[in-house]
Amino acid sequence: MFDFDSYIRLLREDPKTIVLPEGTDPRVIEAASRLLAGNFLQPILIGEEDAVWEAAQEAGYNIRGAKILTPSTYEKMDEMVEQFCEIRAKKGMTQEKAREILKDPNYFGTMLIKMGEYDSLLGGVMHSVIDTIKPALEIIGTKEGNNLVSSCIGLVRPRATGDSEVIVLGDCALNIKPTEDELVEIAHETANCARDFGIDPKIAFLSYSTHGSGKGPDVDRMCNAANKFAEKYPHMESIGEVQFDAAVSPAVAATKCPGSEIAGHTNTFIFPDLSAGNIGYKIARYLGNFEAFGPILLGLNAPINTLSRECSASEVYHMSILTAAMLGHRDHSKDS
Ligand SMILES: CC(C)(COP(=O)(O)OP(=O)(O)OC[C@H]1O[C@@H](n2cnc3c(N)ncnc32)[C@H](O)[C@@H]1OP(=O)(O)O)[C@@H](O)C(=O)NCCC(=O)NCCS
Ligand SMILES: CC(=O)OP(=O)(O)O
Repeated sequence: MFDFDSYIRLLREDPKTIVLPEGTDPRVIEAASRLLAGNFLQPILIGEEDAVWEAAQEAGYNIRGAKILTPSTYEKMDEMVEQFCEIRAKKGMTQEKAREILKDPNYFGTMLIKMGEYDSLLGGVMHSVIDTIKPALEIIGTKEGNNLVSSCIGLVRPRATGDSEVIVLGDCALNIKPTEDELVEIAHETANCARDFGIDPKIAFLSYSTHGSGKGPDVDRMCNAANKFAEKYPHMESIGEVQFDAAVSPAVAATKCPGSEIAGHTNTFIFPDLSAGNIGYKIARYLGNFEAFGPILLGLNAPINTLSRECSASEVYHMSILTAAMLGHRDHSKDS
């Protein structure tokens, strides 16, 4: 089950750094203050130095010990501009344009990761997901063996028994209408992330149809994706296309897909498109009393994540740790 303390233990054994590009946001400051007090993950705050200290004072949090970086005074800016121009040469990047773009804390922060100055990055607190994701796509790109970057959300809530209920949902933030093959990749990556959350993934390819009960191109797309996935990963437990009720309720599953061992018991949900995924996770978060971790970027070649602008300081704190520990220390040999 989801064991947050294990991530903190990992970071104590092998300390990491995390870049927080929105250094003046009070939630980022609160999270940074907690990280500094814990002494296991060094936050790097981006912003004008005076503005960050002022924001910390206003928010009432002690961030002594935090490193603050400002694009306009960064000592390695010439080197950064050079590297950024090389990376974006195919798009005709000039030094002048690069200097302008790198004033943006998300581009600046992402380049710090690319240059190997720091280990991980978490954004999306003040900026939209697109603002955080675009620099990552343009500068970092897809990791070897993957065809696309996608995302998932981990949702966690306490159970009466004292442990946590964990479900993982993909893609809720990035790919607007994934193809069948993209859905297969999203499901595979989301399932690997579910393992990182400590659950044994049981994957449902969601639809408004269960095994042909409904018709339409979106039903066909989910059905074909589910079949392709099952063929490619026969050792992984999956079902689809399936409606959400049959995916999570054993009683409904008994009627809608009798004979399936995992229907009614799935915990890793693959949505047909971004509208469904984004709306779905927010319904769970706001009406289902879940804490949200993510969007966690999947298939990206560096530990960079984003949040929703309505995240809490606690989510910034927890996601900082997850980003640095879970992705930064991930044992990819467990991926299957
Ligand atoms: C993410 C998103 C902005 C990318 O849009 P896009 O129009 O493809 O962007 P661009 O064409 O400018 O692509 C930028 C780069 O990212 C790459 N890219 C885009 N999507 C990618 C993906 N899913 N995986 C890997 N690379 C991707 C492109 O190939 C391009 O690379 P290049 O510039 O080196 O050639 C777009 O998919 C989007 O708007 N998604 C919805 C995000 C959203 O609104 N979320 C809701 C709230 S969470
Ligand atoms: C993930 C997401 O929906 O982000 P935001 O709420 O910032 O749009």
